[in-house]
Amino acid sequence: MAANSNSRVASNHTSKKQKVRRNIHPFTNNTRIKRASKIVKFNDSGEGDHVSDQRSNKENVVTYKSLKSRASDLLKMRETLPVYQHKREIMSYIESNPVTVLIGETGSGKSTQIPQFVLEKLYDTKKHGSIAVTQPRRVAAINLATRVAQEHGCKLGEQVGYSVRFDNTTTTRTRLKYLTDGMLLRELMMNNDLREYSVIVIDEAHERTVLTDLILGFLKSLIQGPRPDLRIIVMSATLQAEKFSEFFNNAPILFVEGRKFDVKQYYLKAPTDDIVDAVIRCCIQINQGEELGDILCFLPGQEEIDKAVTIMEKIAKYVSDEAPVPLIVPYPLYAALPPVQQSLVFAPIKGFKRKVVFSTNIAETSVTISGVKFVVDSGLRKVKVWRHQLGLATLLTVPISQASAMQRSGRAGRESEGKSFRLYCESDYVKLPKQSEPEIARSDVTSPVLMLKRYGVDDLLNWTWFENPGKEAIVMGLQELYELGALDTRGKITKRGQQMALLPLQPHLSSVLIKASEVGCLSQVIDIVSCLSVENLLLNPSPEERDEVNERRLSLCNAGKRYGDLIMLKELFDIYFYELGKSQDASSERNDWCKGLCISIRGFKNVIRVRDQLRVYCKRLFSSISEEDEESKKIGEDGELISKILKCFLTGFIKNTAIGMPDRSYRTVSTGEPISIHPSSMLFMNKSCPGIMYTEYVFTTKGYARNVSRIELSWLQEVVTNAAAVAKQKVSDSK
Ligand SMILES: Nc1ncnc2c1ncn2[C@@H]1O[C@H](COP(=O)(O)OP(=O)(O)OP(=O)(O)O)[C@@H](O)[C@H]1O
Repeated sequence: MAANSNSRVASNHTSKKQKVRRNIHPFTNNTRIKRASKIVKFNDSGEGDHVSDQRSNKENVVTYKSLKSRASDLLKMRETLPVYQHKREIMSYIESNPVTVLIGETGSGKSTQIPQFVLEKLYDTKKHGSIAVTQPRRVAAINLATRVAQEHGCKLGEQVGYSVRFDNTTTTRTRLKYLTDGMLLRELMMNNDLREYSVIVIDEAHERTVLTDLILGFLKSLIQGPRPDLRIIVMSATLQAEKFSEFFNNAPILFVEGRKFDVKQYYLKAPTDDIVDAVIRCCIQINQGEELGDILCFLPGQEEIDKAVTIMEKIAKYVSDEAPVPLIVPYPLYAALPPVQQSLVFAPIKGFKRKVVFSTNIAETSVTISGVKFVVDSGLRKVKVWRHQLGLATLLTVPISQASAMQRSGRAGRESEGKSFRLYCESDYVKLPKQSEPEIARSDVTSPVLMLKRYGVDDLLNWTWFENPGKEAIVMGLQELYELGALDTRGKITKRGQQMALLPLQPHLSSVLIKASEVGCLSQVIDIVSCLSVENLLLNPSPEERDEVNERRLSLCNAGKRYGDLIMLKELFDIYFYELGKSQDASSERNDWCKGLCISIRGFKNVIRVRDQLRVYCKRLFSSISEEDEESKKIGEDGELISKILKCFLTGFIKNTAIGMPDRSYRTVSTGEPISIHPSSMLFMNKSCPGIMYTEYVFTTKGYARNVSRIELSWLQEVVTNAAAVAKQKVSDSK
């Protein structure tokens, strides 16, 4: 077979499949639990080099032996994967082509095996350089690195590691690194041509996230420019192969056919209205009628997941008392959960129990949850749609694509045959779009444009976009960045823009931090930005509790009552951070406090994590950081300080402002449209603000401002005049 033409890797699919089934079927649930409990033990001992450094040599030898023996056990399973059986052919393509597009079914072994083949080759040929494998989501990067380290027989952070935002296990010894595409882009920003890597694997390319698309564009410009030696592998589950191939000058496409285990599909006879209820019912039905095995349910968002977990917690015991069925143990899984909580879903469950994981689409690709035999698919997902003209994002629940449905089903049938219950009719499935629309087509491109500018790209319209977002979107992004002071009048990136590109935040929030570092309130602003970076920190109380909870929040936040939600967040943070948790019983004191105010307990833990990281970033970035700012600060009720903080936010959110009208309604400054304060805001009852600034806009029956702060109209003038003065200064500097 010619190594540079499109080809189909032949596979004697049926016989292999049968053989595989014979091998795997004897894994009863007991076996699974035993195998999986080994994994947990392994994880525990594998965390962090400092632990192993303190061990005696003897212990190290024992650990080394057990790692290797586990790896050799896993090798038997690896050898049965379709991808493994075509190892030689695949490698010959990869070696003889700068770019290879590899298409394979879910579970065929792409994400775990291909990078290991390449690693072996690097060892064999004694070549330098390492391998980066990008993933759209952090959960997948962590899950894969953990698994591959086991298969490779090493501890995480040795030869195999991962790097995701706020968590990096790699060391100088790491040769195979799983990382989110955001992290690879950061590396591109810091070290323009990725010299450290000799091979880059773009996994789950079909997901077409903005960041994956950007990476593809950067890689093309790298291989056409300073890195002709770089090898690229684009991996995808289905379709789109031609598009990837054409983009990389007709790179060869390899199809690896065959999956290890079948997944049987079931559809509803009639559609359902209440998706949470339908998912719960389906789980109960599986629990009553199917063999032991865990369930993975896909719901659109956090709200539905929390609801499902709460219901399941209430009914599980009752259901298992009624009949001799396994006890259901529910787990949530979504991006806003702290990593420790996310990792719980991967731990095996012991006894006569069934794990039910309720997840968003973060578990849709690349993730293997050991033990899952059943998938329940709501057929829905949440997407953020950006409206360029309005400069606003709206969160919508929409049907998934057929490709997503296939990915979701593919999460069952990874260790044995599985079943997938689709909670929609088959006639509706065939009407679903084949692929999800690329994210870049519906997103704000301010951040990508800033990255390109930081990378030194001048002609944005003609850059090597994998999917050009269009002139209108690019121009809007440029304008936005100019207004934030990231670009000068000639479109060149400014020093402020450089700093913004290096902060792990959206440009608007980065510009707020930079302003705060200039005017001396960085410490307080970091705390507020950290709270804003954690989704659903303040939970929505039930309608019966709403007044009481609001009353309690108001009674604690004197300044927030007057100035609004941003200041309230800081006041709550101060209580949580400085006042609670000093006693012996710190954690239960904090938990009770959070519960009473309807605040997410894990949310505040996340805030502290993000805050620590932001403080490190800021320290590195701002040479002018004052000593005052190095200490953390409470906010108090100092009106002058509060105005200063809010003005910093105005520099990033000047477009998200509205002016109070005589009839006490508000109209936005940018378009004059009416807007109302959302009932969740501290300022909902306060009818007398001259102006408001908000960090979020939601449209339900009408436009609502969320996270609202009171502003004086004179501040608007002040911020705009200052921005104009800075721009003028830059022009005269550059002449
Ligand atoms: N964490 C894990 N625990 C148990 N088995 C695993 C784990 N990760 C992978 N496997 C096994 O390895 C197989 C291949 O996984 P891999 O992620 O490489 O497949 P893939 O082709 O990339 O699929 P997908 O694109 O659907 O993620 C799985 O089907 C499963 O049998």
